[in-house]
Amino acid sequence: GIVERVKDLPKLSYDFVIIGGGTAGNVVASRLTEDPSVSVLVLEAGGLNTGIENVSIPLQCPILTPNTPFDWNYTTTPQVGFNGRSVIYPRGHILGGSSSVNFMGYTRGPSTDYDRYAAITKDPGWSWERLLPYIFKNERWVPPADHHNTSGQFDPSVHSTTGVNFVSLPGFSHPIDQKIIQTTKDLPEFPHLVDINAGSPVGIGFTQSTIGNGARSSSATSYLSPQVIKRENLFVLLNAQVSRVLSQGDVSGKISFGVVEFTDGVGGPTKQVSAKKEIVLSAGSLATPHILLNSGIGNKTELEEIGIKTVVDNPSVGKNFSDHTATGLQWLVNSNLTLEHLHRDPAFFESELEQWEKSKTGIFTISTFNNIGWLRLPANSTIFQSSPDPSSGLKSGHFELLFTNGISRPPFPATGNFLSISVGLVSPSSRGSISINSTNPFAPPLINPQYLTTDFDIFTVREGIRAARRFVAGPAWKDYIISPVQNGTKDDELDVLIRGSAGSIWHGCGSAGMTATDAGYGVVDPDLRVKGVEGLRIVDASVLPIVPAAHPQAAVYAIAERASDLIKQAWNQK
Ligand SMILES: Cc1cc2nc3c(=O)[nH]c(=O)nc-3n(C[C@H](O)[C@H](O)[C@H](O)COP(=O)(O)OP(=O)(O)OC[C@H]3O[C@@H](n4cnc5c(N)ncnc54)[C@H](O)[C@@H]3O)c2cc1C
Repeated sequence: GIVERVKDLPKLSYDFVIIGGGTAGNVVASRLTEDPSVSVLVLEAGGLNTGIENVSIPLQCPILTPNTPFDWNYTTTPQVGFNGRSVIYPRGHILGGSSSVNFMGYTRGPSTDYDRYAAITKDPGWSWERLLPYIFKNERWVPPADHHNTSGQFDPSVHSTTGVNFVSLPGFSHPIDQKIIQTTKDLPEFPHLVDINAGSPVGIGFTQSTIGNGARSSSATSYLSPQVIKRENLFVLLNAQVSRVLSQGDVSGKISFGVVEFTDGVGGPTKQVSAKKEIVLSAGSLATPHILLNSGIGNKTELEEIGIKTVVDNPSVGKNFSDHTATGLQWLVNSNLTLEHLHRDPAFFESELEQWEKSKTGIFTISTFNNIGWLRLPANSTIFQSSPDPSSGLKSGHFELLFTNGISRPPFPATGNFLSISVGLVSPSSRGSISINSTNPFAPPLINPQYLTTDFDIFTVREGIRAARRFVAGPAWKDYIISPVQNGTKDDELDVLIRGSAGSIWHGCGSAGMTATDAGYGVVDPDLRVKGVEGLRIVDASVLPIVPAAHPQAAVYAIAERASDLIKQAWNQK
């Protein structure tokens, strides 16, 4: 069951205590409680995901964050690569975590990204081939909301119809969709991808999203379905913000963790629960290292400077954070059928909303991008004379183009209709960190992704912008594009645009990275156990040692499925 106060819990000791009812945490909670003899408590800082219509309506995703109760409302530290600007860093503060507020793109990324995880951990279990069964355990492929003929828009052989999270093609088409696909036929530089999730995503194709029956499918709607949540061995405590994990001394020479400290209600007094078997940290790539540092697990010198007693000296905690930036480009277009229309005409908005409420069809059933693609820099690019290629190989993009039929996030301009292409940097070489500067565990962490601090990263964004401009110069856009909003073509002009306007797309990973058992760095071993301690495992985006060259929720779901099996095996459970 789901409860809001500690007094409503039946007990204060469980086999497993999961910190964070987010994307990964709910997978683990659902899988572990398949065995009725195992008890699980999930501690989630946010509130319920149900009863909030905009959480369910796909096209309303841009207004769920920032500055809402469903968001942790973080900002980064001033970013040198962004001319000293701090930028917003949304994270879901709600059951389902970021899967309840994200933009629902379902992109597995290149197979070679997973093969690289297998190499880093020396565990073939993390390879693409060995993870595919877990990807399939997660995915439930369903028809799009409009039930259009989808043949040629995906490859059924790489999908599963028996998993848990709905995945579908866009259930409403925009006039630009056909222009985009036509351009992949007209311009050989931009190959057509029949299926973006076949493991080799270089090219442009139709977006696949965690949407089913016209509504958002999150880890809360899927893995915590009413059938799961009524299990007598599963409890979810909402409004419970974890401050620290506490050790109870040594077990066979290792420090053992089995107690979790958290608030009883928002801002309430701290209480403790214990885990008889394991604590599973699934608080995400910002909060997981934050909780570890608060608990004295981190770089000894840095913890001492703040005045936190070191329990475990692990200098890798919070380091190695890798993330994606995006630079938005717009063009003024010769059309009324863009998203601007929806935001300027309240009657149209209301009638579409009513249609969604009645039949779960229409424009509200889709996210903000029906087409997406990844591209590589040419192999003879000058940057490779001085910088190694940070991507996992020829199947991986260096940058992403994400197409929106208008402007999707407020503020909306008063006049004009637009085409937007967001240029994402998906194989960055910059690395940043998550750290703390306070002994108050409820103070926010310092988020310093160090965006665009390498020559490779700024070079690649410039080339991504040039590629986007070549794309809309294709014949399909003649008579459609009126003029670009951003001008400037020289490197220094593009740098002013990029450093002055780029933001994050909030895909951060690696802040508690997995490495080989004998690696000498890294936070968790290949079974996701925190190195050098007993009783503590991490299952969330923070263990992915390098951000995938794709939007990461598909990878997070897959690793959480495998992690659940690793935990079951470790404890001989069904
Ligand atoms: C606005 C936005 C749009 C995005 N769009 C996409 C997209 O289209 N496609 C895609 O693939 N990815 C997208 N992402 C990224 C993706 O959603 C995340 O990478 C992924 O969901 C992370 O999963 P996680 O389990 O690591 O963390 P989360 O899902 O964030 O879960 C962490 C959970 O822990 C809880 N928590 C944190 N701290 C504490 C604490 N101290 N005590 C108790 N509970 C705590 C949080 O409230 C949350 O519920 C987006 C992210 C955002 C924010």
